[in-house]
Amino acid sequence: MSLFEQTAGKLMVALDYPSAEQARQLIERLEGIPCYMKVGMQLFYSAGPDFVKELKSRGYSVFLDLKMHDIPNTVKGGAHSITRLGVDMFNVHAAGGKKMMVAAKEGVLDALQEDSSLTMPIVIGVTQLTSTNQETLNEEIGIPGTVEQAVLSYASVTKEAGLDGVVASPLEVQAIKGRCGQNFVTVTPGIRPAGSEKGDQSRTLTPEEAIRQGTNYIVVGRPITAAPDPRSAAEQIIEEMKKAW
Ligand SMILES: O=c1ccn([C@@H]2O[C@H](COP(=O)(O)O)[C@@H](O)[C@H]2O)c(=O)[nH]1
Repeated sequence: MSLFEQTAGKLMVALDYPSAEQARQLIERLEGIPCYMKVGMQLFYSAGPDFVKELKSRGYSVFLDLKMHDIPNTVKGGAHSITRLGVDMFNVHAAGGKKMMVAAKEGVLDALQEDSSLTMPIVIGVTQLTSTNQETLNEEIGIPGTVEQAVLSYASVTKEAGLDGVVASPLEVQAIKGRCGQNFVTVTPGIRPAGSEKGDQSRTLTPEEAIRQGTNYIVVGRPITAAPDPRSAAEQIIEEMKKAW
């Protein structure tokens, strides 16, 4: 089975909480729902590696979303430590460039060589954050061109560096797959079920629309975590995803 087939159309729940205890409460409510757990900065900086290990021991697939962006040697060390946690996926900022991303992969390979019980994580590059739009890119940051062009440049350098895929909005999935191939993994936040609050997200699609674009993973945070009944919100999202399969 190809990487695309193994990963197509999966749900990742963003555990954006200030403490392990609050994250555990959501996890209990989602018991049995097929999803990855995404640990981002807020939870990792408070609950640390132990919480990641706890998720793994409970049998969850884990995406550690720390978006590393530093000099190659530092990122290599970070990737080495992250791989030792046994996560299934982690990311770096594609804006750090090819050498930095190659170094991340080296850190992974070193860890695997030291401990053969570890499995190879999927390593992806963050392109243009889904909270940003055309105005942010051109007027605030001063980068010319369209958001899609920027995303495709980041995706291309990520692929050249030998990583497995990218984080982007679901709006760019088809262009990314067209440029980098079907097997190049897309992880897409910026998911908003019809009628839900966009909040700080700019480039959004519904779960069904995102799956129709051919994305591998959708990332959903507040539409589940801030819902009055998170379990029912997650179930509805999965039902919506199924319509597109
Ligand atoms: O471009 C990006 C990269 C990462 N994220 C992360 O995804 C979730 C989205 O949460 P929502 O509550 O559904 O908006 C969050 O953890 C972000 O850090 C992203 O949104 N965009």
